[in-house]
Formats: sequence, C-alpha cells, structure tokens
Amino acid sequence: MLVLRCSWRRTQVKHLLDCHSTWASSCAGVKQRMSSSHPVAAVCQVTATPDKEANFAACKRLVQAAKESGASMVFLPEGFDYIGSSREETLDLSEDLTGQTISRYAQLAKKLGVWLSLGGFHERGHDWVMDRRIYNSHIIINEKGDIVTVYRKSHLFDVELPARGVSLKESGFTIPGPSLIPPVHTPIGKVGLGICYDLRFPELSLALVRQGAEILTYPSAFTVATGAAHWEVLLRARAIETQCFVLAAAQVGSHHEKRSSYGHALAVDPWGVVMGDCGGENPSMSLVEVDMEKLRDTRRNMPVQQHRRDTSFYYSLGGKD
Ligand SMILES: O=C(O)CNC(=O)[C@H](CS)NC(=O)CCC(=O)C(=O)O
Repeated sequence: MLVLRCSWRRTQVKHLLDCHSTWASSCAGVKQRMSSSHPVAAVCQVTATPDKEANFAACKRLVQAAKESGASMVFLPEGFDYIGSSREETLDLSEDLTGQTISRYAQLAKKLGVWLSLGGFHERGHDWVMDRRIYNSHIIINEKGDIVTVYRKSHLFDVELPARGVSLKESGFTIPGPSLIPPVHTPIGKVGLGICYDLRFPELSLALVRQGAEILTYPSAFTVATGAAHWEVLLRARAIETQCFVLAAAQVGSHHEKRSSYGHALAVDPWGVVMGDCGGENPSMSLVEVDMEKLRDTRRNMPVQQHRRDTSFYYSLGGKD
C-alpha cells in the first residue's frame, strides 16, 4: 500500500491507495495543482531491501504516480537501488552506470518524460577489478533519459555511537568522491547535489549556493537514532542559511534484520518552513510546488549572501585547511 501526501494543500491530506492509478482521481488537490503555474517536485521515501527487482518495482510505481500528479522531477533516496545486509552483499550487487539499473531508470524517465534524482547509487569504482570498491553516486537523469550529471558522495559515514546502536563504516567499501559538482539546470530550478551525511557539512551547501544553487538535495538513509535527533533541524538550517529549497528523499523502516532508517523525507522552503514530510512509517511521497518567487522574496528581504564575507575572512583564524 502506498501513502501519498498532497503537501501543497494547507492541511496535509493523507491518501491510502492500493494502486497508483486511483491517485489522480482520488486526490482533489491534483486538479488544483495541475492548473498551478509552478513546477512540482515529488520527494519520495521507500524501504529498499537487498532485492533489487522489488526495489525497482516500488520506485517505478512512485515515479509513475508522481508523474500522473504533475511532477516534473522525482527524487529518490540514497540506496534506492538496494540496501545490502553485509559488506560483501553490498559490493556484489553494485553496478556500473551502464548497467541494468541505471538503464532501466533512464528508460523510465524517457517513457514518462520526467526528470529523476537518483541519490546514492552503488556505483562500481574505476578500479573495481583491482580493489572492489564503489562510489556512492547521485545521478540526475533528464526527461530524454540522458544522464546529466553524477556527483559522488564526499563525506563518508564512519561513525560509532555505541550508546545509540549505530556502527557504520562507509569507507570500508566506498571511495570518497573527488569533487563537488556545479548545480544543474532542471525544470524545477537549479539543483545542487549532496548525499545524506554531506548534509552535516555546511561548507558544501555554501559552495553550491555560491555557484547559483536554488534547490539543495540530500537523498538519504539516515539512521533512526541520528535522524530523530538531527534530521529536520539540519535540513531546515541548510535551507535557512542558504535561502534555498531543500529536498531530501529518504529511506524509511526496516531494510533487513540489521538495519532500519528514520524516514521523514522532507521538503523545506527557503524561509525554513517544512512544505512536506513523509512521516516515519511507510513508503510515500510529498508533492511540492517550487515557487521561485518565495526564494527571490527571501533573498531580497534578507540578503545574507551579499552580507557574507570572503571565504578567506572566515579562515583567517587558521585551523584545518
Ligand atoms: O550503505 C548503503 O548501502 C547506503 N549508504 C548509506 O546508507 C550511508 C552510508 S552507511 N548512510 C549514511 O550516510 C547515514 C548518515 C546518517 O545517518 C547521519 O548523518 O546521521
């Protein structure tokens, strides 16, 4: 069962649907939305498992439902392809960008005429045969089915929180990405790319906004413990300080016996207001209007970007390069 939220309505409406085809007719907000002049983004949350076939089927359903509801860009979370139950399984299931998974998504994007943000794809590294290591890659596909850009996660989640039951060492199987990627033009605005744990590094979001980002994306698979404590506050802080929309697709629920995710896929506006929250339980999506007038107003009224000092000013105290 799919849970969809029409988050452009003042009071959020929750629809329980057995089949996406009933979605357009059962959500009164859709018609209202379709006549809107603003582009619509769909921010999704799913519960990926090690079963790639099932994960693709679930994501495809969400993408189709999003398109039927008027979305021009759909955001899927980190690990949309799968969440492995061991290091070996995670590595075995990985693919190249030319493999079946990305080819299928490219076909889907083309067939539906929709842009996709595919966060956290397990991409085989350039020396895969030698070292069996992968990148954690965020891929943007346009409505023609072309890969527009690939960003490889810069900050790896090597974290031990014994008191909170969190122990993950992403660098054990992942290569850190070599560089940031300039924001990309999409039908909903200029999208800057991050992934999950990158959210904790405001330097990255500031670099992206300096390059013209209007929307920041953080497809994620946050742990339950860190999500409950930090997820919303970090996303809203990134939105407020950069005066960008922040769209964060998320994994939710139990992936296998050893791992669960926090959920709450979130859409935040440039003033820091939460426009959509998918909750902490089920696969679902939030459809949000991306109204650039909101961004321009916020930036005009409080021009923090103009007030910001040169980077050298902040580093004049010294410290780590
Ligand atoms: O492992 C995979 O297959 C996909 N990758 C992930 O789930 C990554 C690395 S383990 N998870 C995070 O970065 C969680 C961050 C987080 O929870 C926080 O910053 O608090």
